[in-house]
Amino acid sequence: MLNDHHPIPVTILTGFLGAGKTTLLNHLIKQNPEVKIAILENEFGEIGIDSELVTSTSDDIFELSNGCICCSMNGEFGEVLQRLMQMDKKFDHLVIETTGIADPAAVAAAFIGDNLIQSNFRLDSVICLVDVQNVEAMLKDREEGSKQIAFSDLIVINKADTATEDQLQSIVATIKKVNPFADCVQAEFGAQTQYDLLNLGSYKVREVENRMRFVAMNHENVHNEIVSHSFTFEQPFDLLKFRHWLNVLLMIQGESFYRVKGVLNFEGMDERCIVQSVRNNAAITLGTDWQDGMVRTSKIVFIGKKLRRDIIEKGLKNCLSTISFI
Ligand SMILES: Nc1nc2c(ncn2[C@@H]2O[C@H](COP(=O)(O)OP(=O)(O)OP(=O)(O)O)[C@@H](O)[C@H]2O)c(=O)[nH]1
Repeated sequence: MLNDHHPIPVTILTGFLGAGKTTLLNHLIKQNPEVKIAILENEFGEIGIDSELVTSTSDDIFELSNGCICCSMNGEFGEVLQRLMQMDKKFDHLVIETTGIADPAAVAAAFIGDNLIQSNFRLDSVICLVDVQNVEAMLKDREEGSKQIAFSDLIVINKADTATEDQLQSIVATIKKVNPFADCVQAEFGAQTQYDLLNLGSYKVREVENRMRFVAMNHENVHNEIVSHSFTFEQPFDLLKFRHWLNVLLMIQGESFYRVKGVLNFEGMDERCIVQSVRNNAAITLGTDWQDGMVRTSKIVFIGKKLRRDIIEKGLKNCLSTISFI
């Protein structure tokens, strides 16, 4: 077995064709010689070549050659993870490089929804690389590319050497419209010094709580068809009503909701509750305690395609607690 006690952290590396994913991966390997990294490469097409481009001294590279990871979620991908779990060889981190046209949410969903996988692996973050030269055009024309940005936790703006400072700033502003949660960092050939890419902890409760502090609230951002809506409420929510509403919403319209994140105050609970969704799955986990005397403001953000603010707002209001104390 892999590791008896601690689930192996997983980083999903996504980004459109040619953005520099393999280049960044090579940089990561060089930068972290002490970390034994297993790499799952996904090739679109019959002949895998990316694994030959990754300069690793070990043979910890596994390749999925049968099309796109997100199209084979229940097949080959699950089997490869099973094989990894059963291997004697120990490794410290799993990096999954998806094809340029994969939907990272589908890959992430395997780590959120499957109990067996969760006992062996912990999703650390989804990192998206963009190429400064074509990110704006890609956001206009390519839904897959827009989805990758909308879903990711960190956007690495690669090939910064080929852009001016003004161009870089305008790209950051555009990306923030598509995904207000994500941090952005500039990189050259995958190199940057601001973040420890293997330890972003983006799915940890504390990290979500922290990030929500910096997201502009009660806002609507629109970029082409991708919309993000954020809301705050002072009145507590009813846990049962909210869970039911969100589950039904995601079941019916999960394809349009790329990501939901929130820190909510539920009636009768001392802790903040962290809400995260990946595709049709929504998870509600306990966060830190609300401090005595502080205003318990709930914050929640929805990112997706053509999402209607009025409908979401109405749904949320219906989930507010009706208990009132005299
Ligand atoms: N100028 C410049 N070129 C870069 C940079 N990063 C990567 N490249 C080049 O961009 C090309 C594509 O890089 P890859 O790392 O293969 O990109 P990828 O995302 O893995 O590509 P696919 O596997 O086709 O999706 C290569 O020729 C790299 O040398 C950079 O920061 N600046």
